[in-house]
Amino acid sequence: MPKVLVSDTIDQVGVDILSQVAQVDVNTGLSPEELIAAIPAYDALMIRSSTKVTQAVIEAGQQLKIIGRAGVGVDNVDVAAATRQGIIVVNSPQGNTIAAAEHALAMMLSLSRHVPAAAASMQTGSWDRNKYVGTEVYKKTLGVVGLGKIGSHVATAARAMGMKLLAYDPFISAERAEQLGCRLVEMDILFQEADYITLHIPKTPETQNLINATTLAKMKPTVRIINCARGGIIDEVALAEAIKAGQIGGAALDVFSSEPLEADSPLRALVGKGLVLTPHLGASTEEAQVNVAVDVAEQIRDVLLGLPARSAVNIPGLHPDVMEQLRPYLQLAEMLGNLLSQVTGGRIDQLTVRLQGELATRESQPIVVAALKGLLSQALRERVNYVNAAIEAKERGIRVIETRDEGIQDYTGGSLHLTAHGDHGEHSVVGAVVGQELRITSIDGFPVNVPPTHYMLFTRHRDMPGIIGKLGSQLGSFNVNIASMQVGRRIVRGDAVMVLSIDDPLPDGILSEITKIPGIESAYMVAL
Ligand SMILES: NC(=O)c1ccc[n+]([C@@H]2O[C@H](COP(=O)([O-])OP(=O)(O)OC[C@H]3O[C@@H](n4cnc5c(N)ncnc54)[C@H](O)[C@@H]3O)[C@@H](O)[C@H]2O)c1
Ligand SMILES: O=C(O)[C@H](O)COP(=O)(O)O
Repeated sequence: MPKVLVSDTIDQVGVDILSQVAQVDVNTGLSPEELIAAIPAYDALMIRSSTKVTQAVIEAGQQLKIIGRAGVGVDNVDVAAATRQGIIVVNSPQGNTIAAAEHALAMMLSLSRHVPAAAASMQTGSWDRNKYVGTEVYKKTLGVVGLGKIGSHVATAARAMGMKLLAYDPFISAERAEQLGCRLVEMDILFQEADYITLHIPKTPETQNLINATTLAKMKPTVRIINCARGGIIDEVALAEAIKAGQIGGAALDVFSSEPLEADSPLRALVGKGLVLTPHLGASTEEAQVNVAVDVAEQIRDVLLGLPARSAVNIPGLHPDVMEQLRPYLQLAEMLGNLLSQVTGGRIDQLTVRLQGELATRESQPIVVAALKGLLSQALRERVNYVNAAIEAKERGIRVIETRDEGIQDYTGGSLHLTAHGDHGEHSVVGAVVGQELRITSIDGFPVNVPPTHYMLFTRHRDMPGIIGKLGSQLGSFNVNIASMQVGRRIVRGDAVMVLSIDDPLPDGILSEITKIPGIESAYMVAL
């Protein structure tokens, strides 16, 4: 039974789903060293934002097939290292959208009406109605930085409260912004005109310290900034200075550049003095935690059962129905890639993938990846998979060319033509799916029609009388049993290929004996 480690607190419903197919160990609060020591035993890891899945953790996780992030942000996972190692990383892109958006709105209103400080003052017996006079958000301008899922929901709710909306997001259209009632503007305009600024962007090299001393200086002296996105998007030192100096109206932070926030962080001293802080609670609603736990546990379960994941961040997502239709063609592409690498032999520097007939109308990327997986499987064995095949090919300098030809109508459903160029020249294979069965339909331009089998013997020879008999006797003398045999030729008594399915691997020394048969130029075994 596979084993899953759950190293952050998730809803029990997620554990129950995982338990259908795996042994589940919930072990939260592990130190980095403890995680590295534990991870080799596990096939899957399920986390939230607390566990840091570093390169060292990934390298130690030699059995890992999938890392599931029960939430949105995967910045605590070294996704590049996971991809290199062929580990799928999945998340829950929408499970906590509403929770995070509502938290941002709660933070904005808390800031405006001093709710946290006023509530805390009640605990100390005071009744100070003058100290906590607030401001209304009605008719104020809200600048939304990042108009994705959370930003859009915040914009919709803020509009309903009568706010005017500006948005900055270089990746969305003005039409989409307009639909949400937002005026799409340049970032500097947003900084200059907004009364409230709310951040809903990922942390990337471009967004790191986006709010800093320079950008703070462009803002209104009354501006209030809300960050429920990611720590590190705001330069915390510059923010604290600006609040202390009265340069801005205040800020509300749910996320920090280092989490948990240090007990002696200078930010804590400003709580109640223009700063509202919460301990990364954006996704912490009962509803969101059920959503993300179900979403991610189901994906881990599916991957452990050999099924595709719906929200993988490091492989192209495909709708399950599309995946089901493509499945035989993925198997075909992988088989042909594997066959081609053995037909070609040696180093390959270029693979051309041609989708023919009806196949040319299908989604091509998974087919190309499957062909690469097959092509590299001789060299990398089980180390290559759908996640890392494209990267491994690139790192080996294999150029991939993809072409389509709808005009070739050779098989119902279409056919796949792979050509490799390498140290030993150019070779090609073609295949199709006939009924539900895979067929090899051409080798180096010679037409054949054979189902792939585990062990196959291929020859290049002159088409002439007696050659098949001699080869059969030779194999018989080495006790090799032939299951089927087929000759492919373009012209009578010209060059030809022979394809034999054999029951066992060829014994040592037999290939050199076969090539001594007059008319046989070359012979090689293929294991599929
Ligand atoms: N506090 C929490 O608990 C919590 C909960 C959920 C999500 N989050 C965080 O909220 C953020 C947004 O999540 P989402 O689900 O809305 O993501 P999303 O992908 O739907 O939206 C992000 C938006 O940011 C835009 N963007 C990217 N780079 C940008 C840039 N340099 N400038 C401006 N816009 C840019 C994108 O175009 C996109 O529209 C993420 O960082 C996520 O990790 C935090
Ligand atoms: O990116 C996210 O989904 C949020 O930051 C939530 O993080 P959490 O799962 O640790 O609450």
